[in-house]
Amino acid sequence: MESARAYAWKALNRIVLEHGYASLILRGMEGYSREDRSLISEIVYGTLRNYTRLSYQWEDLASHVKQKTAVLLNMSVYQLFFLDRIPDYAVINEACSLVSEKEKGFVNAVLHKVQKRGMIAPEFHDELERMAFETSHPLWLLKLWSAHYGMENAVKIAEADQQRPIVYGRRNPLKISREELFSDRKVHFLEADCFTYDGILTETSWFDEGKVLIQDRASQAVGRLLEAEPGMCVLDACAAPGTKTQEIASEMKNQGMITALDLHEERVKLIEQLMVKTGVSIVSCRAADASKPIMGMEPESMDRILVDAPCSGLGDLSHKPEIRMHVTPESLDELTKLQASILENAAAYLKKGGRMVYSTCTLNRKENENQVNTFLKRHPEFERISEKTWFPYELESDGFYAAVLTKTGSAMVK
Ligand SMILES: C[S@@+](CC[C@H](N)C(=O)[O-])C[C@H]1O[C@@H](n2cnc3c(N)ncnc32)[C@H](O)[C@@H]1O
Repeated sequence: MESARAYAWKALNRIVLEHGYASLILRGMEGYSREDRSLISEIVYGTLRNYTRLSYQWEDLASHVKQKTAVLLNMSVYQLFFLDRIPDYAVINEACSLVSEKEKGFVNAVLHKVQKRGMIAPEFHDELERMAFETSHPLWLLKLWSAHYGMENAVKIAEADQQRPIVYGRRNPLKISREELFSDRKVHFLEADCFTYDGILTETSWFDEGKVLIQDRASQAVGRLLEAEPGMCVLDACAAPGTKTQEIASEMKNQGMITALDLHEERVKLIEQLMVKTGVSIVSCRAADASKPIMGMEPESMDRILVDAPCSGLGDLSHKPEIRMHVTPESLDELTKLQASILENAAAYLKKGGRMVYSTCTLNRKENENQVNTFLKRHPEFERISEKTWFPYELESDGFYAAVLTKTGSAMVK
């Protein structure tokens, strides 16, 4: 088996150069010891969270560097400056051992120079520029957040993105009682069924048996906004992998009916598996495009609708630091049309007096407030009950947006 650092380098190459997803690629490290897995994760996520700042440390010392070698230099600089547990000589030796004979001298010389001169930074003209550099966010993104949410919030969001995310658990009330779970001293109750755990939750029998789920704290709060009750008919329009579907089914005490859709067949399987594992029997899942009429569903037949829309994911940059490397101002707008069509289509199935939640895990007004405002202009029969943005620093969780809407009248024929 290759060394942990060799594995980390390969993983980073796939993420940085082939636009892979870190969480998916790191699933392949199962054969490694717990210590090695932790080192690989630390190196991969730490390097991604600091990528542009790391490149700045050596770019003036070298030109025409091969792409994979650049990735290796960045991951080595991360270990030199951010990880105390590995001696500098070991980091440099290991980096040299990973490259071809021809490149060894070059990598060795660059890393020694970087180590000797210590961390460097360019001159900054303002606070946002400094923050963009120190947190390796694109400057345009910090400017966008500053324009949307104010300068102070923009800075706090970027700082929060640099933190290692906290793992939140959610009790599955269908399988374990509050008393049984929360009496365990390793479990720290937060609110509703949300908790943190001293240890690795995915290695517990509770997790294996579907008694607890991993779900971000703000995501849990979004699920609760639907206020689903036993016996109701619910549409979950963009449901995979089904974490919120499960939360809704739990609120409904597994009584009633949930239709869970997702565009991708293989992702619908994830919903099915989660429902079986967690003891939910009221969900009917299928692969369908939620922006198009839903076969077999009567208009105005749903008590509750959740549109947890596909989005640019800017609230999730701590879990998915690679997004900030690949996102562009143009790509931000790619999903707004689809979000609008899903909302438009789903709305037709809500009963009068019913409740619909539109949510995203992004921090971008175009996909959030503006999307809902435009919808409400087109649909005077809907009213906004509430609207909230969770910034990542507030609950130490992902950033989310949710608007709660209700249908007060019948749709007008245009
Ligand atoms: C934010 S995720 C949903 C997360 C899910 N609600 C949960 O909490 O587990 C958005 C989902 O929308 C799906 N999706 C994308 N386009 C869609 C479409 N046109 N119709 C239905 N689902 C779609 C994606 O495959 C993705 O699984």
